[in-house]
Amino acid sequence: MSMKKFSEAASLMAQELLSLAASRAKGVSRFLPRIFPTFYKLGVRVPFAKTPPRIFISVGRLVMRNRFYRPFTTLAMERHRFNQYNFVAKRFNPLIRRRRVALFHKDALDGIKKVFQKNARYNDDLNSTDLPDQIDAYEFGQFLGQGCNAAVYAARLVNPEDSLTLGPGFNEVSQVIASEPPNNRSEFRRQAYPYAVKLMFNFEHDRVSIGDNHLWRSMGTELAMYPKAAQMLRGRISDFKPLPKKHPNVVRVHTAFIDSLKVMPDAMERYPDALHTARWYESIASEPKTMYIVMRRYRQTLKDYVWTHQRNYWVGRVMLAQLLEACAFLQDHFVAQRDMKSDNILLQYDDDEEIPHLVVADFGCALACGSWEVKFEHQDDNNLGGNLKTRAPEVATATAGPGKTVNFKMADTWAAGGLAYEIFTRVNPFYEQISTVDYLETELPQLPKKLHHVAKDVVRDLLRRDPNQRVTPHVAANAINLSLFRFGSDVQKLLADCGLNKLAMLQNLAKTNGSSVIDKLGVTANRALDNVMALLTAETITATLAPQLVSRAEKQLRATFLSRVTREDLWTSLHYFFKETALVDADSLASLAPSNSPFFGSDGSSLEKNSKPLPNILPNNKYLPDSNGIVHRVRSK
Ligand SMILES: Nc1ncnc2c1ncn2[C@@H]1O[C@H](COP(=O)(O)OP(=O)(O)OP(=O)(O)O)[C@@H](O)[C@H]1O
Repeated sequence: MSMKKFSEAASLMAQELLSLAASRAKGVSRFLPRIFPTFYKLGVRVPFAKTPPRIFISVGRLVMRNRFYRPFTTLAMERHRFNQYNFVAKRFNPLIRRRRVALFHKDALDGIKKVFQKNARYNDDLNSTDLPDQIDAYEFGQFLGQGCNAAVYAARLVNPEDSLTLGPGFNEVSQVIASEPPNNRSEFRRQAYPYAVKLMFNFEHDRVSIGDNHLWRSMGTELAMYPKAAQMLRGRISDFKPLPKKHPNVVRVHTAFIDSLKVMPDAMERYPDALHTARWYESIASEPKTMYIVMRRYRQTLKDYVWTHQRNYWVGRVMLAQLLEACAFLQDHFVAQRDMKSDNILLQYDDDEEIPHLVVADFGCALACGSWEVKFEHQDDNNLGGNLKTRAPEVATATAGPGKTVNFKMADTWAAGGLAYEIFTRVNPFYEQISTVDYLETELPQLPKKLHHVAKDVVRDLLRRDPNQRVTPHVAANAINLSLFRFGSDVQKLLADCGLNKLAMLQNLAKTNGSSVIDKLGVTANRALDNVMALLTAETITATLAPQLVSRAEKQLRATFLSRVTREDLWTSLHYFFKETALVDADSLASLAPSNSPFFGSDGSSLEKNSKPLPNILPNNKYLPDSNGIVHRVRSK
């Protein structure tokens, strides 16, 4: 059966799965027998225990009468059948014929987006927790970190019943998904203090008369990532437009409030000037106050992680894609974080081998006023955001003058390029080696040879000096997400087999002439794209059945990507796979097979010898180049 037919069959099956997921029915196992043939023909073995089929069948017969177990029985028997017999292509034809009309009359991509936007199984963002707004309701644990504006402490509720969880909370979802209980002591400590409270430094304890309003005004912009801040700060800060909703890759804020200053035992030692006891005050408010932000607690910063953890290129790409998803979301809502450094990227993971869930944090320098333009009339204006070394070239080289403005639309996207270097090589070249003010694109250091070619090209395009030539975070995130597709052995070949290579190249050529081939080819072209997206969806949905193979972070990433993606951006991102010159080389394919990838240090060499490789969803496949340099999958015996 041709690849086209397979992808059509997979589309149909994905549709079945989608409608099932949408109706929140229990489990997808009933549909697995129908999706198996497609997986089988594409060479994907569903990873179940290597129990002899006869046992499966006897157990199957035994429990067949019990309706509760019926789906699992069918699953086991179907697995056996499809591994034993050769199926004829015709078997799928009636199914394809019957459903083709129905499927393609609907907008398949729209259906996919709806499922991933609305289903709590893939999106724990739909859940929220209401926490109290008084400092006395919290008990504090260890000190987590400190910057110029705040100190952050681990915290828990004095009375856990104060927390009102709406829908299944993060921890409940995590526990269902986690195959093993947390096994290290720090994890137990983290669970004991699940929140992080940011205590903002108030350096104006003598401004008695103005009251809480002054604090909200001077510290409120810290809440640019908190959707409820729009209401809290209405009438207090003009033109303040925080993010309108939560996002999995933006730090999760539970609540924020102003209350009496809590003097922590280590406060005098760590931040004496932020206390009301600082020597320069002649008079102070009778009750010194400050703002508190209660957040979900994360485990580590990206800066610490890259120096303390082994990771392979696959993990690196999943982290970069999450970062780009955050940038795309911020850009969609006119918010620029403006201080994208690795201390401000937080990671959550339960055990050391798990791929971390990544969030962008610290919105203290954020621009959130519904516009990208900032006035820059005097050189000493202090409104261009965070760290000088992580400013995009268009910001770093801006000159002040009457009526002059700086545009921040692509600033975070550029900074993500520098962070990508930190993820893949540990070193951000803009800290030491080159300057954001005058670097040449040709001076950018080489990325590791074994990194997937799409990731290399994306990072190069993120760091374009001209913001108009820079790749948008949406397209960059699409390209990395597509490169993480596990179906088949080689994603580029799969996309080509589905007919996307010629279409993508035609589209790219036509774009330079200002026309769109895709518009002309219309339904045919988009059907090919929908087929690929349906395969990706099917793979994502079935991944729920194998949580040990696809990490929580990766599953969440897929859901974020599938709920955001648009056809136009997808076509543009295919350019990374099908440039006339782009050939798949064995090195870049090596990173598709995590079990073969060495753990790498800054030079791509092995960091730790005893590190356990990531599981591969295609454990029986190897990738070997032929004499033309084209890589084929070879099934090991
Ligand atoms: N939700 C969290 N979970 C765990 N640790 C956190 C959390 N938020 C912040 N931290 C830790 O606290 C440190 C300081 O936090 P943050 O960067 O928000 O402070 P800041 O004063 O605004 O910093 P800056 O000087 O960069 O403006 C972080 O680098 C991180 O180590």
